[in-house]
Amino acid sequence: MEGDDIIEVRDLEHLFGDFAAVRGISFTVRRGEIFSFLGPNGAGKSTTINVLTTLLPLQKGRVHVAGYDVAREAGEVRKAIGIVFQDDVLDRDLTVQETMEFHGRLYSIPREERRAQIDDLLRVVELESKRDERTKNLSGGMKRRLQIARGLMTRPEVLFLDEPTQGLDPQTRMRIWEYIRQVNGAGTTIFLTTHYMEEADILSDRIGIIDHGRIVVTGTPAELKNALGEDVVYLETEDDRRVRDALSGIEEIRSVTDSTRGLSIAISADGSQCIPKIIDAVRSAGIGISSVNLKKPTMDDVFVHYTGRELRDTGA
Ligand SMILES: Nc1ncnc2c1ncn2[C@@H]1O[C@H](COP(=O)(O)OP(=O)(O)OP(=O)(O)O)[C@@H](O)[C@H]1O
Repeated sequence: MEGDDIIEVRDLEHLFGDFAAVRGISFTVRRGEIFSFLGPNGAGKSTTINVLTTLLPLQKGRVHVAGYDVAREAGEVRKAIGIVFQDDVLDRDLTVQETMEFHGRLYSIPREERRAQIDDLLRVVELESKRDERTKNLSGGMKRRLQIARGLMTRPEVLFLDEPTQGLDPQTRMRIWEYIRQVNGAGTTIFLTTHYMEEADILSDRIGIIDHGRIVVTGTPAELKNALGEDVVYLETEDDRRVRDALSGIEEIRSVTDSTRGLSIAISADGSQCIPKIIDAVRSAGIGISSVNLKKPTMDDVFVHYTGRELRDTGA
């Protein structure tokens, strides 16, 4: 493993019959970061995550998680990771406390440590008052919080979260984001998949996008958005016609078109750095400005750019 990469994937391929679900992907996740794995339905996310968590056997390529080889040291990998998957089920008839106890015993965590861990984690996910509630009586958001707490029982080095906020209301999603940040702040690396672009943008240190079994791009949210080079400045003035002439000397301007929000000026560089030039040019021509707005590309724009498709938001 190079440097401080906690996950290292090299030339990973995975076939189902003669169908290649994953076609030779390579990427790394650094220790301590939140990494989001995005892709349209059927892109190969689950297949990849299943190989990384040893739920599927490694067919071809090299995968290290927490310093262990998933093919030769699957047991060690399992001890180093926590998993919160979509189709995880909670035993409906167990209470919150019992759910945690059971999981702790499954992993042979000594009694004292188990108790302390449970107290600690239920505090983090704010489920202390629900300790004796049966899980069937919890709301969707509480169930998800309990699953996250359970996934953390073993103090994993890496926590895999598959669609952690799928189907939850906006407030609950934001709460879950806070827990994820808290857990990450305490030193756990997070590998997550999501269908919510805003979630990936807000939470991630880095993002990888997979499509048709291939990684199409990786980078920080800011890098990915800036690389599109599609900043747009909206400008409202007292004389839009004359503005076009006034702007003709600014190199970074790719096009000027009319829009409902005034002139729409497409910028080939960082729009925020171009705004002062635009304002200077328009003012020098003696034209009054009534408003200036900058629109940066969003993660949605990035996703559509690289996959040619809009991610189906199946959350509701
Ligand atoms: N057990 C299997 N047998 C045959 N084909 C499979 C199997 N599992 C997955 N596939 C196929 O492999 C491809 C990748 O599937 P995968 O579940 O990894 O995608 P995904 O990116 O997780 O999609 P989603 O967002 O819908 O969960 C799909 O075309 C899928 O139909």
